[in-house]
Amino acid sequence: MTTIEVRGLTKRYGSDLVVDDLSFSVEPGQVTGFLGPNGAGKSTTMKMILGLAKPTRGSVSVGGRSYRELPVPLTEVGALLDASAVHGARTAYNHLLALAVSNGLPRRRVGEVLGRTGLDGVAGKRAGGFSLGMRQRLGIAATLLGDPRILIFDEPVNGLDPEGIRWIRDFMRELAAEGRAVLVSSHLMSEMAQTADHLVVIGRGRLIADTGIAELMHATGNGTVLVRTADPSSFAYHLTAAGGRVRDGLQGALVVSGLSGEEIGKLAAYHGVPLSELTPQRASLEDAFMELTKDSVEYQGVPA
Ligand SMILES: Nc1ncnc2c1ncn2[C@@H]1O[C@H](COP(=O)(O)OP(=O)(O)OP(=O)(O)O)[C@@H](O)[C@H]1O
Repeated sequence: MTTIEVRGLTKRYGSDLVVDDLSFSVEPGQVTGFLGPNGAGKSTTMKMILGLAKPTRGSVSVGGRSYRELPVPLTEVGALLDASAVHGARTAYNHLLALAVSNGLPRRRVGEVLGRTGLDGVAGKRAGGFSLGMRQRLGIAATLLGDPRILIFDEPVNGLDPEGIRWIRDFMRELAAEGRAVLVSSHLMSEMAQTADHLVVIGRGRLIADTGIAELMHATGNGTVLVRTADPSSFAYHLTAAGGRVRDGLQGALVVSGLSGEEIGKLAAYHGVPLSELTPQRASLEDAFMELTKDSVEYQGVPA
């Protein structure tokens, strides 16, 4: 099934190249995390997918066509870019009803999406008085009005409390489990690690990685081994002689790369060195993300 196809997408604002020859696809039945540091070009890419910004070059198709060619876009793709964009004076019900009617969608969908997002109890309340979490739910309810196969959310958990974050995370997973394609942006790898199946990582408008979460862990996770012993400096000598690279860790630990835990254990036994700890480290996804994007963050801290 065709979902979102981004091909050679490029956007310039004046002399700024904001999106640079970006290509990726979003598959059905999974959550695709669209990840990059602030200013990487995520929102601009999403706007181009939705026909809200014109590409300088390249193309995007949604459900096999460009967004502007979709007869009833809301039935193909639902998008939440900015949850504050609700008419505060309207009730939640009337906000959704206005959207449904203006898009030619049946009125019954309003009750259905209110139920789905747990807003039935506040349907008659003015959206202006809603908390951020409820506004997000209302925004998500609106994306579901046309029962679309494709959903796009721009930083949906920004500013939410842990319960709100949890609800959105579970909801995205549910939508994907129903076979929908879910594209969700974030600048937080830790968030994506718990939500996404697949990651598209960009930095300075360019594609840095297009990978499954599991593959990314595998590619970047098997790095170092943490070793503790009573006499670290002499064991460091043996480790280096055996081809390992050693750096000092916290509290006298050695951080070893280039040798497996098993090799280090054998080396310790051979030299009669008692070890109090031997722990293979898995780099966290956050580390992997920092590593991937370190050349592309806009403002880097300068070491003192
Ligand atoms: N309409 C515009 N005119 C000029 N520059 C723009 C415009 N929209 C975005 N930009 C610039 O494009 C770059 C990418 O912005 P964009 O909002 O797409 O990034 P982002 O990855 O979504 O970041 P954030 O997480 O901070 O929203 C930024 O440097 C931004 O200032």
